[in-house]
Amino acid sequence: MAGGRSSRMGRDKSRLPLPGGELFLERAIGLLRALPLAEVFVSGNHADGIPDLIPGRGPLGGLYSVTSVIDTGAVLVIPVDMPLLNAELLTRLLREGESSGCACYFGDFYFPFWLPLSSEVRVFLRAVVEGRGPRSVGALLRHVGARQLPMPACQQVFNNINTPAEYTANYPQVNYPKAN
Ligand SMILES: Nc1nc2c(ncn2[C@@H]2O[C@H](COP(=O)(O)OP(=O)(O)OP(=O)(O)O)[C@@H](O)[C@H]2O)c(=O)[nH]1
Repeated sequence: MAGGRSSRMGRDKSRLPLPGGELFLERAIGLLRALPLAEVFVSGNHADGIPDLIPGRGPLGGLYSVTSVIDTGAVLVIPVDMPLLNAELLTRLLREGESSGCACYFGDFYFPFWLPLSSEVRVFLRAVVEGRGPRSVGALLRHVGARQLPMPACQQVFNNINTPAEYTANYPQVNYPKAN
């Protein structure tokens, strides 16, 4: 997931550099490519990305758009702004997901998640883009009975980067880039 407004950051989060120069988006793509997945897709307005069919509907709007153009039975969804996500955690999600899917659960945040694309999921996503239903990832996962893996509050991995202050606190050695 690399769309949205990045309004708190004030610039496209996915193009922020990590120490060493790799961008958040490149890190996320590399992580997924190292897993036994059929294909990797980027949701959002990027080169080779899949733009939202109806912008402004949040991550589930992005997921609707991706699943409208790809033919797959299930998706593993990660946010671009959690650069410390690792293959071990994602492999655990894939392993522990049952027929209804599985999500890391941290506070009121449900990311990353693995989800079979049942007709129930597709109906829910359609309602999101048509403005008829709740947009939150948690609401979808509860609706389909996805397994929730509570993550300990101290787990740094879930420290997502939403603001310039969070970026500079996590990466003091990198100058905060001024423009996209
Ligand atoms: N495709 C798509 N992805 C989104 C959208 N909104 C958020 N995301 C992604 O979902 C994840 C969580 O995003 P948030 O931090 O909640 O929202 P944001 O729009 O990125 O940032 P804020 O405007 O500061 O809330 C990130 O990976 C975003 O790139 C959207 O409308 N479309």
